[in-house]
Amino acid sequence: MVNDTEYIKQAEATRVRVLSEALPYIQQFAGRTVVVKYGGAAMKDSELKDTVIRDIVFLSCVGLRPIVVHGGGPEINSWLDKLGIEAQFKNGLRVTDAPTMDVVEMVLVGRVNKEIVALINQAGGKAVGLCGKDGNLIKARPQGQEGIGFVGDVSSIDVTILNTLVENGYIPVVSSVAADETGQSYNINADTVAGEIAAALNAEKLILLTDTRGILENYKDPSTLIPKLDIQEARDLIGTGVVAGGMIPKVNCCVRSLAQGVKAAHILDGRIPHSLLLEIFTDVGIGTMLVGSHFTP
Ligand SMILES: Nc1ncnc2c1ncn2[C@@H]1O[C@H](COP(=O)(O)OP(=O)(O)O)[C@@H](O)[C@H]1O
Ligand SMILES: CC(=O)N[C@@H](CCC(=O)OP(=O)(O)O)C(=O)O
Repeated sequence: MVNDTEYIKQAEATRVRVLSEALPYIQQFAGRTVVVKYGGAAMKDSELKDTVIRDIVFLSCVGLRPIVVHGGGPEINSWLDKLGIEAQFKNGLRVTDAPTMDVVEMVLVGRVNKEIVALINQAGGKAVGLCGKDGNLIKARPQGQEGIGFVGDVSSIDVTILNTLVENGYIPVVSSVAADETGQSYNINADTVAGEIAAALNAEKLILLTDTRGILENYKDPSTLIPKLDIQEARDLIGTGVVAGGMIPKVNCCVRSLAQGVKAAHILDGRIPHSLLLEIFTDVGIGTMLVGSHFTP
């Protein structure tokens, strides 16, 4: 049986250890940009949503510069369903005809974006919602697959509006809709947008929150998490088929951003409460970290 003094000592030791462990990371990352892609399962559960939002506000409060890029695939599906429009996908991308494009834009830019903005503001942050059209942030071009409609790729990025906001203490929240030169709207995969923004800002980190632990040797077995790998190892995992399905575009987008100078890309389980803080501010980490060959620990 532990006496009271011992108990208090132990409890303090644990709390202080966690805080104290965070200090070198806070110092290392102060002033640095972290692009967080938020979507999928972590967005469906409202309690989890609150912890993700609090973590983002935490990052901002301790001096990092978070930029949020959000998805919302499941919410688009549910509105398409209500409107009697069938959701269709080709190689993981939503087939986007004109009526679907309208719904994607209304749901992502109107509903999901503003909800995240409001939640961040309620949690004490200062968020501003944008899509690719605002401040000419993203110019889109057709992705080019036959029969996929208004699915876009990032043609160019102008980060002026993001820098203006971040320098004034705002947290930009970006939805993945952008226009081409003619003003035509395009639906871009949110992971792709996050990767391109991270690269354009030369970010410290690109963090993709998803619904799996990270990259797994065997995707059915969570105990096979690969904690760290470099660009070549990541490419090999795609080549050998270990990385498959929806994980392929995620890994490709991490690899592309690393090749363009982002220091580290992380694939994390958004279902684990506070996975963002655990990955950034503790020695152990919690998901998969991908690094470029230039990385020195
Ligand atoms: N090696 C792997 N490690 C982890 N997940 C993998 C792997 N290979 C394929 N996957 C699949 O990729 C999925 C994640 O992609 P996706 O469902 O598109 O995520 P999101 O909806 O968050 O964008 C996982 O749920 C898993 O089924
Ligand atoms: C072209 C394309 O597929 N766009 C995605 C954009 C949203 C997204 O990426 O949402 P998640 O991250 O939640 O999947 C879509 O329409 O679903």
